[in-house]
Amino acid sequence: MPRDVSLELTRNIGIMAHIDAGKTTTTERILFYTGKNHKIGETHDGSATMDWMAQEQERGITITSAATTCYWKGHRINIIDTPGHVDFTVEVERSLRVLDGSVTVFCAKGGVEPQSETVWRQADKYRVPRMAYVNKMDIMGADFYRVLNMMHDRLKCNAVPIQLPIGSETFFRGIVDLIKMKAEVYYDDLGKDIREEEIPEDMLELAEKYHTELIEHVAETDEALMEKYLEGEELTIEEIKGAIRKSTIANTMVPVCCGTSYKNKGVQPLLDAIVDFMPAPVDIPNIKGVNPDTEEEEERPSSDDEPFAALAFKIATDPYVGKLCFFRVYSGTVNAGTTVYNSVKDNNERMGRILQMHANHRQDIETCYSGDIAAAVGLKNTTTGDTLCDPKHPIILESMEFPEPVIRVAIEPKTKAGQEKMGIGLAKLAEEDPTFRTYTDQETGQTIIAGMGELHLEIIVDRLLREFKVEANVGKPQVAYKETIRKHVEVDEKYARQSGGKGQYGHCKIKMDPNESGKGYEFRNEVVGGAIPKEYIPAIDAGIQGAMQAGVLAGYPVVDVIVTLYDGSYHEVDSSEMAFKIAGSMAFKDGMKKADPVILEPIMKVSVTVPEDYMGDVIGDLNSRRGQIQGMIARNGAQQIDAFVPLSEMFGYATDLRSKTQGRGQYTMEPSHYIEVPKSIAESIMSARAKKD
Ligand SMILES: Nc1nc2c(ncn2[C@@H]2O[C@H](COP(=O)(O)OP(=O)(O)OP(=O)(O)O)[C@@H](O)[C@H]2O)c(=O)[nH]1
Repeated sequence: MPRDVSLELTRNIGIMAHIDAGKTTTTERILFYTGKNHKIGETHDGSATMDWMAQEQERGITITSAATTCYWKGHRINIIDTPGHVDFTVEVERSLRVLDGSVTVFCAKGGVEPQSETVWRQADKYRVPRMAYVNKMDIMGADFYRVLNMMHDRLKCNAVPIQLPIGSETFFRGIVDLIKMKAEVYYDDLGKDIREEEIPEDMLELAEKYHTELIEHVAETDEALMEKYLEGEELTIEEIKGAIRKSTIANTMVPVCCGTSYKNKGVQPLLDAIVDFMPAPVDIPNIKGVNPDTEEEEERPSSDDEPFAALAFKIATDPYVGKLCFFRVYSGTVNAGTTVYNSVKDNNERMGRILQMHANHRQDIETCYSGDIAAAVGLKNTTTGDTLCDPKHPIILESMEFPEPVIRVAIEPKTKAGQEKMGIGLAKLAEEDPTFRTYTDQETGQTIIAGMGELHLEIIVDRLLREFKVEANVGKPQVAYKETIRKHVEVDEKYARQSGGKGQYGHCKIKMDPNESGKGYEFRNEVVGGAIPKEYIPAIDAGIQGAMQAGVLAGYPVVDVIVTLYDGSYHEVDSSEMAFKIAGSMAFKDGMKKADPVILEPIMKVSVTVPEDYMGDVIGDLNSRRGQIQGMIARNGAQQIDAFVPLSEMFGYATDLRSKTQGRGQYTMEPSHYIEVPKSIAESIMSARAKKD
């Protein structure tokens, strides 16, 4: 089957925003107007097609991102709908990694919310070209120009309107197209009767002003256009569009559109802007990677003629087909039924079927082409972040980074029979979600689940019940502390046992050094001359990793350590993998005790919005929670206070804030980083753990 749309006409976009800004509603409308859906789904009555999981429909929020494909004016648009709640930040992160451009949705009243700033910065990190859509132009207090100013002030981006709203709130009835300098007015409720008209008299001056601004910006991008402009010649629509496209892709401009998805106005012009200004896979820089055989850097151009390389960016458990692996093809093509090489796991896997996803519906396809997004059935060992490629041309593509979980709870099945099912369920859920972990607390023997926030874990427990039929009791949420070391040490560890017959012998010498914060564990092997035979080295590494599950201070997982194995010895008869594993584990534990170990705690970025009158109280309270105020800004007649506060001090904050502000304060929080806990607190953490034993 040949490709139906060329690479140049393909768009991979994400829709991201603050919670409740209207991403899901906007995506629904896009599916409606592009002809995929015959009925408009609403998120609030649970019939939205993108929010297909039961919990999503009940809660009216998006939890997992769903990929879908639609067509507009000869273009193929792959869309990923992403959730706005910070607990699901991983969904935003992984879609940013595989998408080429994003539409950021803002609420016309709330504008740039703290969460919009977060997703904006995430998109900055991946240098994703963006456009903006100011939604909810129909609601009370909608103000397009204020949102524009907020984008300049808060996001420091070059937001340039390509449309202006005609009217606002209940009088919103269409847009002025600042490129064509025409009005597009809606005459029915379904948004199908759109008429092109002259710009209303009372908006002419404003439209001229913004048109000139747009043209000046466009002229600056290109010398030939600048000359034409300075000589007073009119630029053609094609020239203007071409220049906007160039600037958007270069990340020097953010075109801004507006509308109300709910009232079906402004969605078709938004689709036009997506195909006009968002990049095609060939417009973005080639993806980089490393050849695992030569360890040399390689680039893969976006083309069907190159060897196949794709990034697995999401694993989902599907009730009908089992494990689904979403992947983005960067180069080459892949056919259903072929064997691909997972270069990260170093094994071959067969792509049984390839599915094109439309929310929860799916269609089997034979071939997936370069630049496309699809889901594979049959990949058993692939996890998020792995590269799938042509076995003859192996490459490991740049992957993505996932934050460490900050919150943990103990979980226990209600019945004994549930124990095994719970283990299977949790393992499957962990496979889907790299920010969710499950493990046994070595100190207490309890099963622990850890994630990015209380809501995140609540959803996990809920899914355990619905999808795996396991009823579970959970304990009180607790902070997921970590442990690390602060100084360099060297350890010489010998494990030797002789008890009749064959003995046990493993001997290793390691150096331990603190790693950069957030870099995790690194193992380096510098053994030369066969002091330790090659086959025992992975066993030492495994022993160390086992020991890292529980630190020496309070049994919390150890992070950010570099271990260098530099020497050791072995015994012809008595050495075994087991003996070296034990030696590695003992070496690490001994070393950690001497390496100035410390406990780390997660720090949250907290934004509280309160009316002026309560500011003093709220700041005082944040200070008493060991908070560090980072700044204050006025927003919509209230004050937004930004602070860093340890997570351990934030439990129960919702209730406290409500009573301190008589229900008028609001806050959001998200994990920011880990730092060392103060001495006194470290002591109480250690004694609390000691009591449990
Ligand atoms: N009046 C009005 N309401 C809207 C508009 N767009 C969305 N809404 C409503 O706002 C609420 C949130 O919309 P969603 O589309 O679920 O928002 P979201 O950004 O996807 O939210 P999450 O998935 O939870 O992150 C719903 O009740 C929508 O019906 C709009 O243009 N006008």
